[in-house]
Amino acid sequence: MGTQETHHGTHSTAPGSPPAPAPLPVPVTAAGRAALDAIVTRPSAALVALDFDGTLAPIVENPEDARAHPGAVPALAALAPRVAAVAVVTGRPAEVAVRNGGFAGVEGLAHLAVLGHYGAERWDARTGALTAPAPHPGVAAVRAELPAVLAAAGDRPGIWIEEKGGRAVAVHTRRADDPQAAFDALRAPLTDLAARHGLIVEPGRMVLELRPPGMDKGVALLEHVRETGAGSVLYAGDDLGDLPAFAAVEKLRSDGVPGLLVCSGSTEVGELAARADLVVPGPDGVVELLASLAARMAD
Ligand SMILES: O=P(O)(O)OC[C@H]1O[C@H](O[C@H]2O[C@H](CO)[C@@H](O)[C@H](O)[C@H]2O)[C@H](O)[C@@H](O)[C@@H]1O
Repeated sequence: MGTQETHHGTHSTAPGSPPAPAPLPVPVTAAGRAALDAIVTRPSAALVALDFDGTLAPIVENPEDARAHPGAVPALAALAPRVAAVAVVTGRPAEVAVRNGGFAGVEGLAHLAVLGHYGAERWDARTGALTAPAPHPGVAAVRAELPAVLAAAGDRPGIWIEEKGGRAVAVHTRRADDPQAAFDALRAPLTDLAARHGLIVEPGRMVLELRPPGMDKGVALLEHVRETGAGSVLYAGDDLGDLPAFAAVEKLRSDGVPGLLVCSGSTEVGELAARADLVVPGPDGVVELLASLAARMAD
């Protein structure tokens, strides 16, 4: 295949000209190398699907401050017209990802789909329409009981509750004195609270989200592959919530559909890196990969 090993970073050209895109990296697995080859040789069949936080947007202390990497939208807009479909698959409400990502009204992204709340919601760039299920009644019940449960668990300073449009609620520990200890202490009581109201706990990077069952990023990705008729897939993620999407790509591969698993490298989620074909250095590396793909497809 025509890919080249690369060291991520600046790629010099003649003085005054824009930096050349980095050469494509080489996946560490044979399945990954075959998938990358399929994607670059037949881009019109490829679905490129990416997680938002930690993949397209750098991790920050306050989730409300998370924004797409400055190179993410330009790279996606360069890539999208060359492939079958581009999707953002996120635990965020779709409209939050669209706003914080700056995905609306972008030339080149007319066919972007944002699959929010782990695929329960969907926003289409072409129409601007948002589809969402009715809120699960357990979310309001959990929200009402949450202060008492947090108090019983010790009310640690720095714990922050993210309201997710009435469709889920997330308890963040990143700003606690000891984020991992706070996460560990809250996991059992929040799992119990969720279960009493028909919800599940979705653990993530210093966050425990209480949300309705029945949907995950793997189900969402497989539905999108079916809908778009994609013949190859690239999926990039950084967190535990991306594991079902990784499993979906592995399933597609066993059915003969080439799939490339990309981990937006983090020290917090080693399991994802261990299962990936390619680990890139966070959103910087994801953006570099997207830009390199777009450049290669333009050749
Ligand atoms: O599926 P994703 O797009 O990756 O969303 C997963 C969760 O991401 C957000 O939390 C994470 O990012 C925050 C901002 O960088 C960070 O402060 C937090 O520690 C991370 O867990 C978001 O706040 C959650 O609602 C998403 O479910």
